[in-house]
Amino acid sequence: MRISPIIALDFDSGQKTMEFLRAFDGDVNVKVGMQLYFKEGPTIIAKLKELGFDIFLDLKLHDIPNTVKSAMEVLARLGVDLVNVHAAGGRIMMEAALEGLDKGTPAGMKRPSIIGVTQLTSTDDRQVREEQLIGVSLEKSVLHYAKLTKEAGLDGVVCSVHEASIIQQVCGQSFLKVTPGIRLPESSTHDQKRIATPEEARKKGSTHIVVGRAITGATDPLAAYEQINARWKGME
Ligand SMILES: O=C(O)c1cc(=O)[nH]c(=O)n1[C@@H]1O[C@H](COP(=O)(O)O)[C@@H](O)[C@H]1O
Repeated sequence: MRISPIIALDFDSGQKTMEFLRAFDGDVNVKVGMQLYFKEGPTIIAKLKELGFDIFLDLKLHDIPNTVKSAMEVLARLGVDLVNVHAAGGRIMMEAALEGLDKGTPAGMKRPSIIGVTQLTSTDDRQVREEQLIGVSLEKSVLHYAKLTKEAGLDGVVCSVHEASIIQQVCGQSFLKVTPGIRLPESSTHDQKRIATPEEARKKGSTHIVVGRAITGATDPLAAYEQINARWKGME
């Protein structure tokens, strides 16, 4: 995937998505999540591919190993660039996901990269402690899932910017650190808990940033994208 920000296309229809993307050329990364994929299915992926976008298909699979393996085999045929699973599904599930992707990738095509979601960026310390009954800090839990994801052979993780540098130290520079929860200082946090600016993401070792509402909700989405891209790449 290009290193440019990944725009989260959290829209309720293909039509709205295409209208939004009219201002952008195919030289950007996009993320298709549950809402858009459940509405439009593989058709939306085919359209975005035709327009030249790099695609992160974010369905966050989490099920028994055999089910995840079979689902990944199907997703691999869509020709997307990046997919994900919940690391909480465990090492065997993640290995099965990788196996499914390898099996489903058409001959001569590149296997999609695959990353494990550690702790969602909408999760905070209290939730880890009181709802998940995890007896270590959120940061330790994220790092543990990152190591498990690496041991399972995956290409990286989804984490917040705040854990990116420790994951880089432990799992290496080339291990993907895809970080949502990106906000400009003046923007609303919405439902996110572990937020950070694009500059912090660059300094702390994120390899990719995912940005939704700060771009899709802006009055001028292209200008918002360009500003975030410049801050992320240190080009201001
Ligand atoms: O896997 C993801 O993309 C993801 C993981 C995570 O921990 N937090 C998170 O926000 N996301 C996704 O990243 C996007 C963030 O959107 P905004 O909060 O609008 O920037 C949404 O599409 C989320 O589904």
